Amino acid sequence: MRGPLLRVENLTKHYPLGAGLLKKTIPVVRAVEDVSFSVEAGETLCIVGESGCGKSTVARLLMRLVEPTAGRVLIEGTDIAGLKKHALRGFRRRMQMVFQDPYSSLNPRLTAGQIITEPVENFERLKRRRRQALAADLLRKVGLSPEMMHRLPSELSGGQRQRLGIARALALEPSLIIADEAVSALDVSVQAQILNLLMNLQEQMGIAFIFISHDLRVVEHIGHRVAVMYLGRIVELAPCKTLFAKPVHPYTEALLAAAPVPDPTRVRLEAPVKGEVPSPINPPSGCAFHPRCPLAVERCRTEIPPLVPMADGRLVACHVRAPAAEILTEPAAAVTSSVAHLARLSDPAVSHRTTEI
Ligand SMILES: Nc1ncnc2c1ncn2[C@@H]1O[C@H](COP(=O)(O)OP(=O)(O)OP(=O)(O)O)[C@@H](O)[C@H]1O
Repeated sequence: MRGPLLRVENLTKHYPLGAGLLKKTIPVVRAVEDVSFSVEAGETLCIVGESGCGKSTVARLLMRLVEPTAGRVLIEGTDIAGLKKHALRGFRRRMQMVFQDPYSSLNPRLTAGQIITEPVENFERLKRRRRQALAADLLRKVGLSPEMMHRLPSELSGGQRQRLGIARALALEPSLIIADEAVSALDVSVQAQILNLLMNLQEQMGIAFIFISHDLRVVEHIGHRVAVMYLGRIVELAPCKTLFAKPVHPYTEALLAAAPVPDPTRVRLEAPVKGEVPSPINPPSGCAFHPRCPLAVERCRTEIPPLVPMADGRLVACHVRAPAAEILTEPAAAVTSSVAHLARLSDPAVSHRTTEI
């Protein structure tokens, strides 16, 4: 049997921060640390976490826009690091990317038709008639009129530009699309249209998505599974339904508690995890979340918790919660205490640290 479409093993990226001549050790930004996951054909894996937790770096590593410090990326079992230029091009066309800002990621001097057929023309020269037929077909697929092929990006709305970005990503018939904050810049109603478009395309074409977002409402709507990142590491990875029904990692709890919800009666925190993330240049020892975690025990300060499977199939990296299956059945007290603790941290009167690079 064939393995997963994509397998990521122990992926790590440290960005060196330059070096003075006399310095022996170069400080590094630990953007991504020991990240492993897989994506099956036709599924949507969402990656969530606060700004700076390493989501986009994971995307860039998958696309080989940056080289990993360590770890492997395997597509259908083949390690892309070992591929020569020609073979790599072939594998690359199977993974395409849709970016957050559809304006700056589209060449403003090219027409919509040229923009979406360009990826194919990087591989083969198209005759005019074929190019136009391809452009018309791709525009229809994303719900735009074929007449739009003659327009410039500046003549399109934000939502239309994002559809164009998706059409461009579809041109090479990829098996996987990485969407990095692909709807964040759009109005809520347009967001819903684009999300529905992606889900329809997935159903029709069997495309897998890695959907990167900080917006949990969007993730709940579109995802099959979700990986929660904190300071470069995955702290919880679970089917969406399981995670949203009952988060296990204290950080996931805090994220969910902070997310805006349509139900005004649900108690929620203002922004319990905002502005508090430690620096990835000098992250805390042990579990990086321990300085903010109400459940932290001595072991959390010294030992990095591995991602371990729980009884319900999710993976959690937490010394306190992950090994103790029985806690899963009675989480209420711990949930309340961690939420209350994070609420205190988010109070500006209490909060005393905002670390940025
Ligand atoms: N080229 C670079 N050189 C040095 N540090 C970098 C570089 N690119 C990213 N970083 C740092 O790596 C960490 C992870 O950044 P990344 O962009 O992957 O996070 P993110 O979760 O996608 O954030 P956002 O949601 O704001 O895009 C951050 O601390 C960031 O400042």
